[in-house]
Amino acid sequence: MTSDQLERKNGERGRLLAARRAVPAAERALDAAALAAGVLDVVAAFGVPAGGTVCAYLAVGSEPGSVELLDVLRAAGLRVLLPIVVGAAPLDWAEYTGEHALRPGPHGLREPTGAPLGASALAEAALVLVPALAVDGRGTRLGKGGGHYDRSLPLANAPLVAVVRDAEVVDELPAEPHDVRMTAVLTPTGLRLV
Ligand SMILES: Nc1nc2c(c(=O)[nH]1)N(C=O)[C@@H](CNc1ccc(C(=O)N[C@@H](CCC(=O)O)C(=O)O)cc1)CN2
Ligand SMILES: Nc1ncnc2c1ncn2[C@@H]1O[C@H](COP(=O)(O)OP(=O)(O)OP(=O)(O)O)[C@@H](O)[C@H]1O
Repeated sequence: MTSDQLERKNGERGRLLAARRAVPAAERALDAAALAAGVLDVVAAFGVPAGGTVCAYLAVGSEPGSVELLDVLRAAGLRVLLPIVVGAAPLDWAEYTGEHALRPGPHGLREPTGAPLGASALAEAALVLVPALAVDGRGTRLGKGGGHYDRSLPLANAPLVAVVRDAEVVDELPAEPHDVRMTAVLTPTGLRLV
């Protein structure tokens, strides 16, 4: 990618992060509740089987999402896996068994304390919920810039659903050859295919 494109991507990231940080706490809480309420629609829409595996993420900082969303999935009998950062290698995964079984990870993240299952555990998922700063109408995703999901998602065999605020579904994002396209987007107002 040219330095112009990189500058554009980083500019977009900065704007999106600043907008997220400006969202008042009350609105953030409403968004989190709406996402937790909507996540089982996503499970149903993509036919995740009973007891199936969902790879999800634990929201950090101003990200949309919550522990409650993970607990809704678990209460529905699904197996929930969370990512573990392993440097520049594809993400590792471990089961989420409740908020009590989390420990601090890099970047302010909390990671599951259970046994690491290996990067290939992503291939067992019937649904993947992907953190993003924004998604465009073609399914191009803009992440935090570590390339963690771009390196990991080629191992998945499931619908990839980015979770963002409504204002973060945008017209067009810069796309690169390594970018893996999303199947759909979950926002506080519901699920849409892209
Ligand atoms: N929830 C979540 N988990 C994820 C990702 C993500 O984007 N979101 N990642 C996607 O690839 C990987 C980790 N990458 C990350 C990169 C940067 C930051 C980050 O900017 N953290 C803030 C602290 C947030 C806070 O405490 O307010 C920071 O370091 O300033 C987080 C995760 C794997 N797990
Ligand atoms: N499949 C890959 N293999 C090796 N390097 C990669 C791969 N995908 C992305 N990268 C590298 O990772 C860096 C960040 O990529 P990108 O800007 O697409 O991250 P992102 O999708 O925003 O981040 P994340 O996935 O962590 O949320 C880039 O330097 C890119 O070259």
